[in-house]
Amino acid sequence: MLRRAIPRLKPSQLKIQQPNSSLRLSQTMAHLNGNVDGKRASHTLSSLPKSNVFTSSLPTDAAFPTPADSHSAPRETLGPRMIKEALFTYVRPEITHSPELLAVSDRAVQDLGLDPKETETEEFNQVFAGNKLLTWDEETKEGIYPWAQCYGGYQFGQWAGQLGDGRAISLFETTNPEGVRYEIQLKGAGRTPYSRFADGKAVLRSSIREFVVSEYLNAIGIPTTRALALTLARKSRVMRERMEPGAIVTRFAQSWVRLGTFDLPRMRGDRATLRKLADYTAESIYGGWDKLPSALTAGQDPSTTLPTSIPKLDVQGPAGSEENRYVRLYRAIVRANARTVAAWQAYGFMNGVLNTDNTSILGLSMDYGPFAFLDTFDPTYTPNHDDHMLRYSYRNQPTIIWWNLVRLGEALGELMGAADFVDDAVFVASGVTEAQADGLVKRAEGIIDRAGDEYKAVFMAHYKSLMTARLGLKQCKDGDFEELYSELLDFLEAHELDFHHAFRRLGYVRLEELETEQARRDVAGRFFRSGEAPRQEDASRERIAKWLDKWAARVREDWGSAGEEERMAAMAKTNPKFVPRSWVLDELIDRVEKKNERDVLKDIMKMNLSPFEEKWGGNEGEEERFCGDVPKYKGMMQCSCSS
Ligand SMILES: Nc1ncnc2c1ncn2[C@@H]1O[C@H](COP(=O)(O)OP(=O)(O)OP(=O)(O)O)[C@@H](O)[C@H]1O
Repeated sequence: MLRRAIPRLKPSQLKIQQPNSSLRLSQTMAHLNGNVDGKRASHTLSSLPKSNVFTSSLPTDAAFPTPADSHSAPRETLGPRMIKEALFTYVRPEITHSPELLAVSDRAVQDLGLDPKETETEEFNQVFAGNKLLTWDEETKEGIYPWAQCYGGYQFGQWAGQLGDGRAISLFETTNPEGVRYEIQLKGAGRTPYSRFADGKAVLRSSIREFVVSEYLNAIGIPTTRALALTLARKSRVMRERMEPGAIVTRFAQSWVRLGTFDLPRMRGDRATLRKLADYTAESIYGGWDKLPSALTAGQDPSTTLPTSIPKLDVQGPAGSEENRYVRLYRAIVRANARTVAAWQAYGFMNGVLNTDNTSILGLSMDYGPFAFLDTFDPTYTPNHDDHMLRYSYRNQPTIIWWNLVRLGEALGELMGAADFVDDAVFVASGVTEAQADGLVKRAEGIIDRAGDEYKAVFMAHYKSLMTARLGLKQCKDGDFEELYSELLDFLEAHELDFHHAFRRLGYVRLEELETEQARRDVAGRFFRSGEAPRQEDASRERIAKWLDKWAARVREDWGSAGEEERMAAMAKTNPKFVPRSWVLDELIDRVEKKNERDVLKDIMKMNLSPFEEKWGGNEGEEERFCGDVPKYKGMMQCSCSS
């Protein structure tokens, strides 16, 4: 196995700077609000299509080779141990007494193709509390049995060994009317063989946070794992820093495979499983080898959309840097992650624990622990209370995701470096020979190097296109990046201004309001907290007024004088009014957990699923408060990892 042969790129070699190049706006945000029109198949729980492609494609835990073995095994024998050559174990959720369905995401119901009436049934409550298996016949011991995935991971830069779903159990996969297959799982439904010495539970506090943010990121167009339902385990008290109520989140994703899933067979030296996993990822997650992006041609801009439909066995590129299908798979994963991290940066989102076990093979945002949105713009901010080195700070996210992707490059290095002998019988059976080793390593190093350039280019292109849209421009011209984008962030930072309000409020500004210096200084006052705008002669107002002047000139260039309404409408659809900030989530948690309120969850979910709206038809005062200034001393809070 190629373990030590490929040197690691230093994250410092990849600091994402803000370069000068200009890029045309090629994409606008694909907002998902209300994009599902009328005629959709609407399934009951039992008519929902169900499958188990994951478990039928990948090696299972040898101790429980079939679902029936696991079903009849005493629970203790399933529990924590090191597993060899397996990527999952069959295990069912524990029984949850008196579950209370607290909330359902209407958007998720729609996206799964489920009839909304189903969510009102007791069956829905029981299935997503883990009490009833829809797909398993208890008598014949046949059907789809739930499973927990096994993966490993680098945590805080160190190899952490075998991890796995310690508190997540997948129930089944379902394919929606658009043909998208999702793996549905419960988080917090009890122990699995991967729980190690923990309890398999999740507390209400962290479950509310995950439920809300998954659906929010999806609503603003950022790839993410999703959440269908939030269930309170009324009888369960879970010990963290204190005793807390337990809960279950029903979540779903096109795949739960993480970069850490690849780390594990690599570290075990298990070549066969690694290859199976790569094949599964290409064929079943990415939809087939022919869906993967081709090799870059010499001089091609790596950020452009690359052709696909390359036949599986084709090896592309010049001698010495040949690219086989595993390189195309790596490229797809690298590009997907570059786009997602660009979106995080553009929208001020931080995951807080970007370990390889929390980095998705599909570039989905995932694992919502100590995440947060920026309140004010401070690039050194980390939402993770335990992250003393600022490893997972806002400004470090692009670098850390690349660091994680280099680990994936090392895991795939042997398959990628094998170029056209990747399918030779000897190589498949026993790996690289002495004679092949040098060439293979050199090729793999080159591939990872070039992937790094591609990562940077895709990241920058997507980041710029999102920022261009957020500023209400149609394209990013020479000089815009420094004079508009960077200068905006600089003054937001210097004056501790609200990151999200800045974009939303800019969208309300009419160009006719910016015609004189005096008028621009007036408008500059809107960027400050209410009642805290500095005096007219203050230098901070002058700086913002200057920026507004430049911005107005660029808007006129892009839209002409007649495009004002259109530009404002576009900005309102790009810059959310509602953001589930830490203080909002804290208040929500407090009211649900301590004050037993329920409607507040529904009210916030309305805002959460349609965050670009102006009003949501609830209590207007409360809606405005949740979208307004961060209360004093509640900004830029940090969270611990305990969940
Ligand atoms: N209470 C718990 N019981 C069992 N295992 C746990 C518990 N908390 C965390 N783990 C396991 O520890 C590892 C790291 O935890 P982390 O908080 O990153 O993940 P998670 O939030 O549990 O899971 P996911 O990434 O699926 O959202 C994971 O393997 C996770 O399953």
